[in-house]
Amino acid sequence: MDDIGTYLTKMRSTAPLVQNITNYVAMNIMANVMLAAGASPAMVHAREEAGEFAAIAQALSVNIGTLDPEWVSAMEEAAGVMAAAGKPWVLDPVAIGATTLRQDAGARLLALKPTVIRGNASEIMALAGADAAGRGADAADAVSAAEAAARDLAGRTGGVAAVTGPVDYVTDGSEGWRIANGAPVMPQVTALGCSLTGIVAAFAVDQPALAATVAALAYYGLAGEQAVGLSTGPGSFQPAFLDALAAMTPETLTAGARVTRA
Ligand SMILES: Nc1ncnc2c1ncn2[C@@H]1O[C@H](COP(=O)(O)OP(=O)(O)O)[C@@H](O)[C@H]1O
Ligand SMILES: Cc1ncsc1CCOP(=O)(O)O
Ligand SMILES: [Mg+2]
Repeated sequence: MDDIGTYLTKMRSTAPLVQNITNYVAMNIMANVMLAAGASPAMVHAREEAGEFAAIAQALSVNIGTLDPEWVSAMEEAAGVMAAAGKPWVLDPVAIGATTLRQDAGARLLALKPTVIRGNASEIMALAGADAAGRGADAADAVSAAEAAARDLAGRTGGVAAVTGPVDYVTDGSEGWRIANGAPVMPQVTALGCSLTGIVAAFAVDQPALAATVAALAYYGLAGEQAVGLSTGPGSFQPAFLDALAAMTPETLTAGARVTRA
């Protein structure tokens, strides 16, 4: 992977307008994370306007965390607009193994071929149709157990699949990368995975999806590591993490990224 910091520079110089059809839990922290990073988030999910907004957005994230059948139509319409315009969109299959509504929505969205799919190990396995231990929003499977599912999903969509956890795994179906940045406290703060999905969407604007995803994950994980040193637990971690995302320089990211070929 070439100079990781350049992907952060490019994202900030673009300050991309990213539409997020996300869950109620994530909306506030996700917008703050994206603003701290240098992107321009907008949470727009009504069926009457989701497609219209997608026409002006530079990227889209779709998250099934607090799903409603009306929202699924909005998601499909917005994703269709992005795909037709050649703009990136990222799917976050929150708790997809839990219910039929989520599984059906996931299958419909998968058919629209997301540019990137980002989920934890249990979610990536369930979306691919593999038997996952975890059914809620938290992972109960190891990243290594989800690598084959990630390659399968990337192969089916022609896009990128990212499995996050202690060491993240990113693949386009043939090439694979591991990102060892991150902090164990991160899954103890709700919606940090959802927020990361928005960051991936922002990085994917005008940048190759595989490298942009790897860079976004390294950036996020490294900011998490830095925030640990400035906090004493999940509560104080959250504001320290926003500060670290904003303060990160491309040079620090390049030096601190722990990215290896899988
Ligand atoms: N045990 C861990 N150690 C270090 N980083 C982690 C750990 N678990 C998750 N992360 C990081 O937390 C972020 C959110 O990922 P994750 O918790 O897998 O998503 P989700 O919240 O969707 O389950 C990612 O940057 C990931 O690398
Ligand atoms: C707890 C919860 N319930 C429905 S959506 C959601 C947030 C999940 O966020 P993340 O996957 O980023 O931990
Ligand atoms: Mg999640």
